[in-house]
Amino acid sequence: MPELDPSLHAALAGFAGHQRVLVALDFDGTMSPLVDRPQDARPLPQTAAAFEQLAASPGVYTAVVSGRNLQSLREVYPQPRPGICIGSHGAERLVPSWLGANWQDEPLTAEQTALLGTVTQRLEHVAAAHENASLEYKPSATVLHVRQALPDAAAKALAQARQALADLDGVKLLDGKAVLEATVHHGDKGQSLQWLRETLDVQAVLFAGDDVTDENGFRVLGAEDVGIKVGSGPTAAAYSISSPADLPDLLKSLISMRN
Ligand SMILES: O=P(O)(O)OC[C@H]1O[C@H](O[C@H]2O[C@H](CO)[C@@H](O)[C@H](O)[C@H]2O)[C@H](O)[C@@H](O)[C@@H]1O
Repeated sequence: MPELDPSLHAALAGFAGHQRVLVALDFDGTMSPLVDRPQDARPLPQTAAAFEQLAASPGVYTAVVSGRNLQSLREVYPQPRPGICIGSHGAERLVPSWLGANWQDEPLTAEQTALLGTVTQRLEHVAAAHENASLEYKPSATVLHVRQALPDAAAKALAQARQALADLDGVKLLDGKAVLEATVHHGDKGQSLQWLRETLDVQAVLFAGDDVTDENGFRVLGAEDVGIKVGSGPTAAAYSISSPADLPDLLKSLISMRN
């Protein structure tokens, strides 16, 4: 197993020493390498296997905390998956029944549903005007994808989408990797992690993610927690790894530290 960065290794050892912990992973760009088409993403087999093994350690809870909607997450992350899956950046939560009593997804109000309809209509115009731009539909958001467009067209499509939605109150725009997501839901990954921390009553949280929206997760972490940015770029996470390919060894180190 390759050596982990010494400071990350020390942080993991401290984390592993707690009785009850939560290990939460983002999906795209973290468990799965980024790919052109969202439907083609899959978790790296070694990551999925180590995550499953970790879930069997006494006192360890595991969760996927994803920007994807839950239906799409189920399609790209075959079983076995963690029992706790947070989708749509926190708008949807799939949790075991013993935890479910503490949470119910809030249905959209009639106003939010109408607003999402307007957002989608406007983004459909933008996507239709740019070659290789496409849309992804979520229960509370619509996402413009430009990964397959040429750089110039991608930049134009994103700018046009921002402009098209600028006058809509109640719509939050989320930047991501070659995407712009317009959501009418106002939760985020940080709120979801805090909810899990309290509900599971864990003493420490490890969260790994690669994208802009994962920063909300890193920002709620404290001294006992471990935040790991996957890839380069500015981040509130204290630690980083280079790519999703580094995650299996990190999880395996944690497994051996817990045993
Ligand atoms: O929070 P995550 O689980 O990382 O989800 C964030 C977004 O991931 C997906 O888009 C990203 O991955 C795609 C597949 O690799 C890639 O084609 C796209 O360019 C990336 O932005 C997903 O489609 C979005 O809905 C998620 O919000």
